[in-house]
Amino acid sequence: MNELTIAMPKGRIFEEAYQMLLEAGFNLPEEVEMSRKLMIEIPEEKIRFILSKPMDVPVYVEHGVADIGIAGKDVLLEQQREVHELLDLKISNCYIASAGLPHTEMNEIAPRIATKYPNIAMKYYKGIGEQVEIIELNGSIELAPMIGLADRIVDIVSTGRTLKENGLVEYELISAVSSRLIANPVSYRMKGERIIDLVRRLKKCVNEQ
Ligand SMILES: Nc1ncnc2c1ncn2[C@@H]1O[C@H](COP(=O)(O)OP(=O)(O)OP(=O)(O)O)[C@@H](O)[C@H]1O
Ligand SMILES: O=P(O)(O)OC[C@H]1O[C@H](OP(=O)(O)OP(=O)(O)O)[C@H](O)[C@@H]1O
Repeated sequence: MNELTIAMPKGRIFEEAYQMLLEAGFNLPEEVEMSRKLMIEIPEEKIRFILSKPMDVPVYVEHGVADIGIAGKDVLLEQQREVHELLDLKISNCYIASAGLPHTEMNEIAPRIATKYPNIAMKYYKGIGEQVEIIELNGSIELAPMIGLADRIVDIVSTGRTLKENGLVEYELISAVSSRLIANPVSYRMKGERIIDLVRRLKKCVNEQ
């Protein structure tokens, strides 16, 4: 049996993704003690997990240092990497939307859009014929309209609480987001049997509603 290296995102997605692997019948420890360890070997299953920032999962998979990985659709849309998207796991569901202060028009000349997703935002506004200036931020995006840095933000919405608590309203829905199983194209060919088995087992655990 080939060894499989799986890039797992630390943070929000990890817990749900790991539970899915347990449910799919992989012989893994019931609880992963969250230490500072970034690589976890499971010799019984010939699986090795590498734990990375969510945005870096497709990088490891594209470079082939991980055979497969779990990444949010937001990250995949933003980065457009050479990876195969194998399965929608339908976990960590949320969406990307534009938002801003209520009852405000966008500045007519070069409206400013603050976001962690410059490519998604640029593509969206280009698609609706708006020429915008993108201001790239790494977090606390909702601050931008409040303090006059931007007309709109493009960001993840899950419960809507962050928008509400910062007095912002949603304008346009840009894309639904869930986590996806991705594979390196060469690994997919070389370790096809193992990867297809994993997909088949995970597919049974996807919550369809
Ligand atoms: N409310 C949410 N906010 C952000 N991401 C969410 C949310 N709900 C689900 N997700 C998914 O989780 C992923 C981000 O996970 P997480 O929040 O742990 O990382 P992060 O905070 O963006 O990254 P970093 O650790 O680099 O700051 C996103 O790519 C998205 O697919
Ligand atoms: O709709 P909600 O349930 O409120 O979730 C959405 C918020 O969660 C994320 O932020 P995160 O917690 O990752 O913080 P940061 O991006 O500001 O660092 C996202 O960027 C939104 O701000």
